[in-house]
Amino acid sequence: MTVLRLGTRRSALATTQSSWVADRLRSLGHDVELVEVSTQGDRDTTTPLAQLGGTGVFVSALREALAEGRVDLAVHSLKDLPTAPDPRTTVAAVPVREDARDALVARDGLTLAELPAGSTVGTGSPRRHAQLAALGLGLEITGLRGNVDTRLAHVHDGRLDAVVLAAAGLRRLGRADEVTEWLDPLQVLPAPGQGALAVEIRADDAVTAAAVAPLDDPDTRACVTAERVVLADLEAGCSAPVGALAEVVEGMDGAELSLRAVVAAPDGSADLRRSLTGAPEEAAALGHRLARLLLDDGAADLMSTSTSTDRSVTERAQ
Ligand SMILES: NCc1[nH]cc(CCC(=O)O)c1CC(=O)O
Repeated sequence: MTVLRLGTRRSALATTQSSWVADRLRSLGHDVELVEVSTQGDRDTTTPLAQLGGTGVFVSALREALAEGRVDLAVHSLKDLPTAPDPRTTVAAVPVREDARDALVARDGLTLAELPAGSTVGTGSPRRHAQLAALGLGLEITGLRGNVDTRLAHVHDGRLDAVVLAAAGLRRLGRADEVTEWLDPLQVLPAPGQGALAVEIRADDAVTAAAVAPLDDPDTRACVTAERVVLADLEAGCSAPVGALAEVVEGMDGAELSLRAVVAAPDGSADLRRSLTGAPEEAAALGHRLARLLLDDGAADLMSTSTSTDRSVTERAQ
């Protein structure tokens, strides 16, 4: 029997996600071998991600390995996949989604509302930064990079009062017990695709396509399709202050797709939230309509508002 070579990054989260997919393929009767692929985003953990070219840096090395035939499949956090398709590859399966929300890990079991004004909250994500600032709680939001372990350590050793991370990553790594608040999407909307995985293969590889097809979850695929269309239409990358979440809900005439999105000024001084409901089969059309609504109401101007950090960098440079 042929062995499916699954390319994975070395981080704890990447290997956990890859092993989860490998185990599901094995339970379907396939032989799977994990092949480690190193990416620039893993080697350089100090440069801000935006400067490295966004979370796409995690993806490109895996795509090269696929295109060159060194591996047959790669498992990505879907939210890290650039919205522009790569003609050499295809997303052959989107498995059932983990918790899509963001989560707060704060000192002393505190929630957002309980953190005193001036508390330091670490996040490297402009989307989280903008939405946390927009809550108006007087939190001091500071940049932070590194793997999940490194980020949690900042709270446990007292360098920060709190950090915000993806609930999915914490659950997958068995660290959900450290969460002090699951952030309600009414307050903080997750990144488009957050909590979902993408199983990517070579576009012309029918054998691997057939092997991974049973892993696809149509509801999750509809949700992430709608969310990513919003992101793409706003011409925003993974580092933009854009959140989106779609959910399949039971409506009066069967399943409905409920989609909401937020666009925020990078400093959180203003934000714009809109939502729509439609048919799951028309996920992409729903995403286009919601993006149109946001753009008509000024989304492009909001996103390009300069931030206080931008200003302080310029001042220092002068
Ligand atoms: N940006 C890095 C990244 N990419 C995927 C996840 C978590 C898993 C997921 O969102 O599916 C994380 C960590 C985080 O945002 O806390």
